[in-house]
Amino acid sequence: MSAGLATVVGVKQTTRGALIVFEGGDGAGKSTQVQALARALRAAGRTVTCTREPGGTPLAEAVRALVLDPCHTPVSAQTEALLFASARADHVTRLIRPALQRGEVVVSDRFVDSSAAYQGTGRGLGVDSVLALNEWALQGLVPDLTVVLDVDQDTAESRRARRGLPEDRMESEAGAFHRAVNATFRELAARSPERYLVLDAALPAEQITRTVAERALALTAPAASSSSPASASSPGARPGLSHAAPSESHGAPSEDVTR
Ligand SMILES: Nc1ncnc2c1ncn2[C@@H]1O[C@H](COP(=O)(O)OP(=O)(O)OP(=O)(O)O)[C@@H](O)[C@H]1O
Ligand SMILES: Cc1cn([C@H]2C[C@H](O)[C@@H](COP(=O)(O)O)O2)c(=O)[nH]c1=O
Repeated sequence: MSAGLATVVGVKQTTRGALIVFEGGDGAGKSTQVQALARALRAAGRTVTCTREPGGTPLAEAVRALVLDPCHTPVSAQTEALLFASARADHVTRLIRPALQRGEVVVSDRFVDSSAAYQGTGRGLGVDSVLALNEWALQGLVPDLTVVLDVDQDTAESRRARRGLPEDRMESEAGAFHRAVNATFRELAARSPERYLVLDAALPAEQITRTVAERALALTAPAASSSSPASASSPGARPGLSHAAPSESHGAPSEDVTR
């Protein structure tokens, strides 16, 4: 339903789509927080789609299996960057944009900043070159909020060890690689502080969830019930959603019309 139809008499509630991303080093606690945030948002009445990168669609999950498989070693940095970007293009087109258009909150475990950090810095391709490569995959989509779980190497390594899973091709890189990756997440946050939240990953999980949920709930608050054309059709005025695709604002409310 188009935003314009929100002027129909009897609009009871509107929901707003938003893209919320968790970034950080391997073992920082991202997957834990994705699930916890989804529970908090659902309890508050939001419709949530959880997803991850690389992955989220059948094709992107297939690319994930390929690119993380330790048997494919060595892989050139360029090949690796292109594989992550191709998975992302499918993820954005087939899963993220449609969910945002339905007014859902999409919570993703990693997104483009992971490419900037791992391929840009870790593999030495350059952060801005990798961001430029990904422009084609993203087609203007920018997360409304990126939460960086800033983790020190000792914490990350002990958490990964406790989890007891075999290491993938990226996880098995040296400590210096992971420290450089973490530094890049912080640098990207410093470039656009208004749409980032940097949190110490060593904090108790519940405390992290509460802080993120507060910000996410404000970001996705339903628009006030109204039959006024002005309030019903100006979602772009809300902070955060101005970062949506310029050609296709995913902030457009989806209305629950009372019949
Ligand atoms: N705030 C926290 N405090 C203590 N332990 C935590 C915290 N958050 C997560 N953990 C634990 O640390 C381990 C790694 O967490 P999780 O799988 O969520 O990290 P991740 O960032 O998604 O890792 P990866 O990138 O490798 O998939 C898990 O065993 C999890 O229970
Ligand atoms: C999206 C993305 C990911 N990576 C790396 C980062 C991790 O080591 C793995 C993904 O594993 P996780 O358990 O889901 O965290 O892939 C990358 O190098 N580049 C990317 O764009």
